[in-house]
Amino acid sequence: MRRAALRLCTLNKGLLTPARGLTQGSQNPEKQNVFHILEACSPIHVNHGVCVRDKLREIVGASTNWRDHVKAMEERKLLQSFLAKSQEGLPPRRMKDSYIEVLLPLGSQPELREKYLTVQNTVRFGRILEDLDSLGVLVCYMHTRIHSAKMSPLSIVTALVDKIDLCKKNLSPEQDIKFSGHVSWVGKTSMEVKMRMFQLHGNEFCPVLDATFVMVARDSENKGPAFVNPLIPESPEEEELFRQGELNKGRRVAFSSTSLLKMAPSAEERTTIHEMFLSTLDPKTISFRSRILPPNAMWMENSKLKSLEICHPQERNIFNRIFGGFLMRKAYELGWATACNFGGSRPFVVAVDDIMFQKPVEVGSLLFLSSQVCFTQGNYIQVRVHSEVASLQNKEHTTTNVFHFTFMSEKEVPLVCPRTYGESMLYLDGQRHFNSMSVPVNLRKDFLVEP
Ligand SMILES: CCCCCCCCCC(=O)SCCNC(=O)CCNC(=O)[C@H](O)C(C)(C)COP(=O)(O)OP(=O)(O)OC[C@H]1O[C@@H](n2cnc3c(N)ncnc32)[C@H](O)[C@@H]1OP(=O)(O)O
Repeated sequence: MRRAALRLCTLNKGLLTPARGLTQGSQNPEKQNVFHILEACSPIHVNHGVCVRDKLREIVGASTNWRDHVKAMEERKLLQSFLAKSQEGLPPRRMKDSYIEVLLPLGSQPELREKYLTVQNTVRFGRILEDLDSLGVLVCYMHTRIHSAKMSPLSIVTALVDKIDLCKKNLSPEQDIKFSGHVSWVGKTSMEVKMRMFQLHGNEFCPVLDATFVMVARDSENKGPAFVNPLIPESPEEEELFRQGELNKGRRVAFSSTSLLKMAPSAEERTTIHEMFLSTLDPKTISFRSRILPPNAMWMENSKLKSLEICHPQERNIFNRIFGGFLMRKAYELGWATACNFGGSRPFVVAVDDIMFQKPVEVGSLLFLSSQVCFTQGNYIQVRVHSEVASLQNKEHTTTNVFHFTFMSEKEVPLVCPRTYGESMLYLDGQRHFNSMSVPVNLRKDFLVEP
């Protein structure tokens, strides 16, 4: 493991610091051993947030200037011959082969802090989403690397942010942050990546969040699928992680096959919607059409916020499409503003789940983001952000992503009331996402993670 970490680190031009143990303060005993084995690894240093991205550009031979991007992609075509014809033709890898740590030295580099800072002196969660996305891709390149080749023939893209759960810890912009990640499951062309984030608290790095992403390998030109190396679990803990990855795949299939876009709501859900509908009928009239808001409630349509982004070349990823992390940051920040506007106080993000990257976003697209509160309970606000693109030439809109964020407000929030059948489905979908949150956290003063 140390060998793998050092090889990676030598490419980082000596920006190394001594390792600090990751098991300290670890909250998940199942994962502890995996991280324990690997704790001696030295982290990559992030210098002004570019180091992981520089490494990725180097691995795929991406251009640093937009004017060279066509030439860089032409050169990548030559790598096509390095692609495996079958998965069996690729050497198996261990979880520790892909394990990496990255240090974000917010504490020791004040100039880096500006990029991560909110006005309330906390860390911008949108920036963390970007870092997780880049790290997840780098982890997959570690899993699939060909030792004899300088560049990878694979184009690895983010397909899904399965889950991000935040622990009860505040994020200070004045303390170093450390990320770690490794591949935890593979299919034929897809890889599940588990990542964790820690923040220095006194002398120890304490866990802040756990994330699970799914990345998909594509050919050199990002036009078709490509095989990835098999993964061999080496200990009972790793076998459990692998088994969990298999279960996660099954759970995703089940969740999607019962989607409200395909199937009617359950009997219990239908009752919920009918009771909500009855609670909005005006008792003074005998009509299904005169609707009034119940006390302490808001119509769902009035919770909406929208924004538009022009997708400039600056926001491109290493494959000359728009960077998934950028899309997440923009969606998250709009979602946060929606929750803030709705709840009337500063909300804190608790969970992110099921962000599916359905279609790549082309450079030059117009990106339309539309955000609304779709479910509330107590202090919790479930926000859904829908993104669609249109090219400048073609006015047709295509959905690229749907984002789900769970926020917690400092005070109890109003009920959100669907008025139409479509909104009722959004409400139920929001409720399903809310119920899938694994660790509901209690509001604490030190639980501060903001845009
Ligand atoms: C400045 C920044 C520099 C640093 C950048 C770092 C790189 C950052 C990476 C990115 O930014 S990527 C940009 C965001 N992501 C995208 O634009 C992806 C858009 N979506 C797609 O291109 C396609 O939907 C995708 C390639 C993900 C899937 O295409 P298909 O639906 O045709 O896939 P297919 O049916 O062939 O399935 C291929 C594999 O993906 C799996 N898969 C597809 N969608 C999935 C999903 N939603 N969840 C889980 N797995 C999924 C599927 O199960 C299968 O796995 P196995 O081969 O292992 O069986």
